[in-house]
Amino acid sequence: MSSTSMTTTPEVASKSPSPEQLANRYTKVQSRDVNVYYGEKHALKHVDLDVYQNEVTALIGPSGCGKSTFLRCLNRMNDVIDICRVTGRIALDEHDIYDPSLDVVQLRARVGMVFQKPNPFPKTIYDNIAYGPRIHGIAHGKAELDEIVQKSLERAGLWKEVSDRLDQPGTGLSGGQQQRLCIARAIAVNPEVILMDEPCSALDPIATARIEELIDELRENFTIVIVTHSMQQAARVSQRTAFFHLGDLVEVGETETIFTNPVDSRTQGYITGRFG
Ligand SMILES: Nc1ncnc2c1ncn2[C@@H]1O[C@H](COP(=O)(O)OP(=O)(O)OP(=O)(O)O)[C@@H](O)[C@H]1O
Repeated sequence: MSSTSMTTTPEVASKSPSPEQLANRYTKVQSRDVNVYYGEKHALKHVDLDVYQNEVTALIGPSGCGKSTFLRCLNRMNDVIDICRVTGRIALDEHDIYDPSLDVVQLRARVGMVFQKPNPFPKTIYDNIAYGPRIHGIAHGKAELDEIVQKSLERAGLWKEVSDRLDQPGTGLSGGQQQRLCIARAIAVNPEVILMDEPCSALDPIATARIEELIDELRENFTIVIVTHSMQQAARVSQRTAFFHLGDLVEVGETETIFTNPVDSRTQGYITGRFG
């Protein structure tokens, strides 16, 4: 069902943090007064958002509201867009990621990304996973690299399906398997944060369900920020939800609260399908 045809709010199925987890929340990523401009266009306005460790934060909102722009700020993917200018402060573990002395390659190893369309390298399954550890010098020797490849595929729930064909091209897998391969590739360099930009939009419902389960498993070890057009998906996988509209972060809070008792009328309008 498309968001525009929805008239009821989605059911929240994600596991809410326990009172103890709430009390011990650690801010992994913090944005303060973040503005993004594409040339003259003010695409994101004064965004203050805390992303908590080992939780899934969903970014939702109508098309063009700035969700992907914000996500890309978190590992400086916007740096590659010439007309893009970012102001304000984004900190990872309290360190400013826009500090000129920061090594962007290292940042992107710490803050990995999974894209909308599965994009395996035109290499074998093994080499898709081994590529990152090799360039970052993470593995010392073949045995260690083999172990990283196996562990990453296991954590992405793909090992059993591909263990007997690691030398086959990654592009020969199904769409859902390719996306899990991309998740395994992101995991292989030991990131702390994984950014996901509509990771299921090219997948069928069964492959989507598998990725959603995986996201829930991965949050034990990683901090996840996911952009999704599906409010049902946000409700299923996230602990916190941030609603964007026309470049403003309108509201952020516990997913359950955002979907059952939002404060702002724009959030209410969006989650009940009055606009999208
Ligand atoms: N590379 C770019 N150059 C110019 N404008 C851009 C660029 N990328 C995004 N924008 C503009 O910035 C605004 C926010 O775009 P963004 O892609 O972040 O929104 P979004 O909420 O992720 O949208 P969607 O859900 O459609 O993917 C839009 O008005 C968009 O046209």
